[in-house]
Amino acid sequence: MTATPATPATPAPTPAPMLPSAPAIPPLPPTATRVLVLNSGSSSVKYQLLDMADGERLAVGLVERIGEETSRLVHTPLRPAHGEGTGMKRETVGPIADHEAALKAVAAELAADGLGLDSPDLAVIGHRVVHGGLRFTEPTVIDEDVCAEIERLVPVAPLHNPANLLGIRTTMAMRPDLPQVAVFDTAFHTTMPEAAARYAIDTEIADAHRIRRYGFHGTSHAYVSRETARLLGRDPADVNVIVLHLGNGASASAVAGGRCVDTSMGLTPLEGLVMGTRSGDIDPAVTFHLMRNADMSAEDVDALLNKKSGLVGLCGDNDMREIRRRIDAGDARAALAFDVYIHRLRKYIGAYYAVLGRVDAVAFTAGVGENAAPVREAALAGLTSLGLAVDPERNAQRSAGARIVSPDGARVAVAVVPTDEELEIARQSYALVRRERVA
Ligand SMILES: Nc1ncnc2c1ncn2[C@@H]1O[C@H](COP(=O)(O)OP(=O)(O)O)[C@@H](O)[C@H]1O
Ligand SMILES: CC(=O)OP(=O)(O)O
Ligand SMILES: [Mg+2]
Repeated sequence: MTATPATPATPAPTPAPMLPSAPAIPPLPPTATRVLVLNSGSSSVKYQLLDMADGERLAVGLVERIGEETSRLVHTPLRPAHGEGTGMKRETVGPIADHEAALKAVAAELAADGLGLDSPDLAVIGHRVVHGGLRFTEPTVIDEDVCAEIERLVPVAPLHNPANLLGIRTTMAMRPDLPQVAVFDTAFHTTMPEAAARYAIDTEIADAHRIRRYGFHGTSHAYVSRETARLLGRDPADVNVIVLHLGNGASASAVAGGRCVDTSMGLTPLEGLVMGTRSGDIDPAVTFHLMRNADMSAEDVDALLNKKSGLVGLCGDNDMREIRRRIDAGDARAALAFDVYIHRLRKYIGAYYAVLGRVDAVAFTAGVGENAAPVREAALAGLTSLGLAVDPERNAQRSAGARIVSPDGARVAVAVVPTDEELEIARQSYALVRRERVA
């Protein structure tokens, strides 16, 4: 499989010089205004097809449980070419072996709506890539060299980069002529000061192995911090925000005037908060202890900390809805898992309060942050001396869209701000191929 377009029948006069990581972007017809965004996770793909001429979504969907017998594809056309089935969810359950099969199934759903990948209206495919290391600090047009670097970073994002790469290779094979752009989770965090990014280990070893704190979920932290400022009616450059991205993976960030100054994930997406299946912060000596005393290999401990820890390790469930249901039924293990999760979250809120000095808003986002009122309430309970509180009624309301849940007149606004990594990736990818800057 190759990333370069097929050789034209008549050779072009003199090819423009190309940098390895910045291949020439072919001119786009003005009618090509659509962007397909793929957010490939370890066992899922979220996708959106958007028209950047009006910012509208044409179709959205999700493939989950990839690799299992009960994979599920849910596809919703919002503006199909033939006007049939608008807003009607289509659900298919059955085995989807890997990300290649998943993307082929997605392409077939889009084609059924007259929105196929062969459309000349498609300007670019934008991919979420979790780890970009030190090299990728901006959205980047993908070529073989970029793919090789994403592959090189697999050991530091083992759950994510392989899936991202398979997604990229699959759509490149489908549309080798179309620019494909990678938008990196790590990019927003490259503004972190050295004091926050450095681990306190031997500098030569750290530098030789590029060991430092990179941070992840950056597209979400960037989008949510900006949307929070907008919700407050203020310029992002004047606002300090603590963003709590609480999904299956979870991370906190301290954003000062639109720039990230600290974040909870590190070299890999394992550090920081308690997550669905990941431990977050842990004494590194736990690793050696298990290797020396519990007959576990490095791979065993890696799998333990990434896949069998966090909420699932503590109580057997990683879905916050199920944990709340069990707590309501009097389950002590679920209650302890919730308490450990909240305790860690509160520590980070306190830490980032100190890092920022002045906090204008705390923003909750992603699946848990947007939906779990008890998590927001418990995370901020008893912090009125810091100007932090939730209004119980506002917090309990279930409504879509960004909203304030703190009481009127609170010193620090507490906000629920739905993240939209796909929209942000679409904007950045489209801006790159149109050679515009994101507004
Ligand atoms: N109504 C809800 N109440 C509590 N938790 C929820 C609710 N809806 C979703 N979640 C949580 O959100 C998580 C998924 O969040 P999401 O941001 O989609 O994660 P990811 O992108 O990492 O897959 C689920 O594991 C579940 O715990
Ligand atoms: C980086 C990361 O943890 O991503 P996700 O939450 O999608 O697993
Ligand atoms: Mg996510």
